[in-house]
Amino acid sequence: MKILSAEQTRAADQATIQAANIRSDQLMERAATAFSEWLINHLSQNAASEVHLFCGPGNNGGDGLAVARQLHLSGYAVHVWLLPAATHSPDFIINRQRLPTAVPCVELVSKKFPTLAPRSIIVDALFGTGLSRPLEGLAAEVVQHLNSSETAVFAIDLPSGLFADAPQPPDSPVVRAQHTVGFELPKLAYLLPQNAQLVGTWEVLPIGLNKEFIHNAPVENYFVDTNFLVGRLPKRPKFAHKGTFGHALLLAGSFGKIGAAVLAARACLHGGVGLLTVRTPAVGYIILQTAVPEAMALTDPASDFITELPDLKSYAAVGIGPGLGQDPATVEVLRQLLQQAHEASLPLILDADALNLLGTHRELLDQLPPNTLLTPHPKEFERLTERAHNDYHRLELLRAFCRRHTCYCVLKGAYTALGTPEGLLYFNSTGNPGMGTGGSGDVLTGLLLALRADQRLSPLDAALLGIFAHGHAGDLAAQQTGEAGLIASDIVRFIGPALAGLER
Ligand SMILES: NC(=O)C1=CN([C@@H]2O[C@H](COP(=O)(O)OP(=O)(O)OC[C@H]3O[C@@H](n4cnc5c(N)ncnc54)[C@H](O)[C@@H]3O)[C@@H](O)[C@H]2O)[C@@H](O)CC1
Ligand SMILES: Nc1ncnc2c1ncn2[C@@H]1O[C@H](COP(=O)(O)OP(=O)(O)O)[C@@H](O)[C@H]1O
Ligand SMILES: [K+]
Repeated sequence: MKILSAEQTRAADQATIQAANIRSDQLMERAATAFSEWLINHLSQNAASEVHLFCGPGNNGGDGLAVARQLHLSGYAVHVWLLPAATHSPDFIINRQRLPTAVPCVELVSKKFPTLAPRSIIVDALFGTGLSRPLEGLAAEVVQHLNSSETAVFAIDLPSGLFADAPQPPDSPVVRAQHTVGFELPKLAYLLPQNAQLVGTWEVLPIGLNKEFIHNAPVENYFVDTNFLVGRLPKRPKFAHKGTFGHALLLAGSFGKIGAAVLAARACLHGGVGLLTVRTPAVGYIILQTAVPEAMALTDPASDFITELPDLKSYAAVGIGPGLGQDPATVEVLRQLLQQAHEASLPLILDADALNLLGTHRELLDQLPPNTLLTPHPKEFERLTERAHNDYHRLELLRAFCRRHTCYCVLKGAYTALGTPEGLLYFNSTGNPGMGTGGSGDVLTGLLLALRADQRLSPLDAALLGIFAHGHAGDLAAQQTGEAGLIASDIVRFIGPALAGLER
């Protein structure tokens, strides 16, 4: 799915009104109906005594008024509270007139805000994508009042006060919603950790926005769900053999961290690689051969760290980093790897300590072969770039980093963001907090290595499929183990089922 800017969202509404030959209040009715049905469905599990709708002067408030009417007609006890304003949008006015007189509708007055009965709920329809500046005055007071009440808040489109795609000045008033329900496409604001307490859980409901407009809209950000990826993973041909899927080389592990190599190796095998060779220090030999008999061991002469780069000529892709350590000899291995991979156009994946080494030897960043895939978590990314002021700034650093180094970079987190050499960002939709456990990242590296070794996939598709399948495998695992009980090996067990769901 594309992620539109606030401006593009307005244009999409206009394009829909024209193409479908409907009035704007009819589109608003669709949005309100979608929201009301969602809310009624949600409330049937948690009975509410009263629904209080707080409506602003624009179309977000218009949505709120239409929802108030629909809920009233469905038998709910509804109260409407209006934010006073000099002017109102035309569709607000239409829906104000359509509100049945039986629905109490009162203008908010400073310091005389309603106290809400227990078990009532709030619908926040003060402001949506039309917010032009941080809230102040009465609107800010109302937001503070809503946030200080114990009542659950359901936001229409956006928690009021939050911009759709830009950061707030620190401490500006924003509604803290338990749930945010948007229309058609997700907003960038939904995806950032700094907004998690404001947006709550979120979902988007289809309202039939014009497909052609969305298809043609130039965007920098995408949200990757199953539909986005289905068909991108080719099935294994009948007469395929292990050579068809590539021979991968993994350089991983150091004394005390051979487990990282084991996890990445297992993930690579479950990811469908044809052949896997693993370079560990000598201390890893027995461990690896015992734990992962499917992989070939090519041990380093040194006991505790990798000190020599093996001959690269038989490999389709190379991954380096999990549990690698940062021995000075390993830096030289990384330096040679970058150089030789560049000359041979060999796909590379860099993770963990390989990234930390890049951070301490920044000159190596300019040696990255084009299309190299890096997989930092935010701390590792900071070591490669600079400290970000906020989550939006971090995304801009990610875009700039990928452009500058012509690389793909996976910024890991709840909505992992993949940056591309063109400066596009793809946000992943799968995964769960159970995956915040040691070794999850090693599993991702192994899986990505398998997909990069498969010559049938583009670098972009390999990365998108790997990130998505990794999160999906974590979700499938969590269904069995629960989130707290999930360990990295559980993710590995479900890589197969996760990939099978994506096959063409
Ligand atoms: N036909 C459409 O355009 C549709 C719009 N939809 C709804 O419309 C919303 C967008 O509506 P609008 O563009 O009218 O915008 P909003 O309703 O979000 O807000 C715009 C109004 O708020 C005022 N305003 C903006 N920032 C302010 C601030 N800081 N303090 C005080 N007043 C401020 C503006 O002057 C304007 O009156 C969406 O979020 C969505 O809820 C949906 O109904 C779908 C269809
Ligand atoms: N809350 C979460 N929701 C979804 N995925 C998560 C969450 N927390 C962690 N993950 C995923 O787990 C992996 C953790 O990687 P990383 O931090 O490198 O762990 P490690 O270094 O222990 O292997 C990443 O792919 C990340 O996206
Ligand atoms: K809102």
